[in-house]
Amino acid sequence: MKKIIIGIGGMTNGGKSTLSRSLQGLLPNSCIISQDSFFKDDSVVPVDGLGFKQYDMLDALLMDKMMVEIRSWMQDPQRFMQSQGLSVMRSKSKEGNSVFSLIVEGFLIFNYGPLNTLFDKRYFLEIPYEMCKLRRSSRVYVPPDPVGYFDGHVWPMYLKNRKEMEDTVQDLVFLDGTQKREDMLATVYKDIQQMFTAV
Ligand SMILES: Nc1ncnc2c1ncn2[C@@H]1O[C@H](COP(=O)(O)OP(=O)(O)OP(=O)(O)O)[C@@H](O)[C@H]1O
Ligand SMILES: NC(=O)c1ccc[n+]([C@@H]2O[C@H](CO)[C@@H](O)[C@H]2O)c1
Repeated sequence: MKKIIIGIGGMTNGGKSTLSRSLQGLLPNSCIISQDSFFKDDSVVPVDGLGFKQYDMLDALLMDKMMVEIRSWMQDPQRFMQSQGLSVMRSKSKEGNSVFSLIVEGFLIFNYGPLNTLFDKRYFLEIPYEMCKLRRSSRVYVPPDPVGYFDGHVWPMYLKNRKEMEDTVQDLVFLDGTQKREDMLATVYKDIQQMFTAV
């Protein structure tokens, strides 16, 4: 059995969840683990000097818990998929191996060393500042963004986290998140299929 772990990182509202879901639809025996499911409870997320909750940093996430879930997939992808209610299909690579893929998506997946080392492929979705601010303004998080949150917390933290990532991570494939959904999916799918034929 071959196991492939694909990282779909990128800035907030870059289109990570959208791309991940479409990719899962195309890849047999694939499933998604989403970093957004591992935020700490609001009551323990600290506030900065401006009164903004510090959500856009690794400290706001239960990364140990996320790693437990990822290791559970690594140990037995088939059992993991069944536990998620996903049906397992018989799929074989050219050499006759069955292939299981895990898509890990999130805004800080490459900034966490123990997770970053696990990826076979690393994609990073980026969009311009104005588009990011616009897309974010129509999203409602729990808790919702307070007035001034994007410029006061989200964007400055993105710049900081991105620099840290670029200083430490190699082999990132940057994707232009302004592309049409279908075009981006086609590019990534083709790229991943090449990986499949290599296993
Ligand atoms: N290629 C695209 N072109 C236009 N709009 C897109 C594209 N991909 C995603 N969107 C839209 O952008 C918004 C954000 O997409 P999505 O939820 O996939 O981003 P995300 O990176 O997972 O966000 P976050 O992790 O910050 O919650 C959604 O409204 C989605 O429909
Ligand atoms: N609990 C959540 O999911 C949550 C709460 C508040 C803010 N966020 C935002 O999610 C984005 C990552 O997808 C970050 O930019 C957070 O600000 C998420």
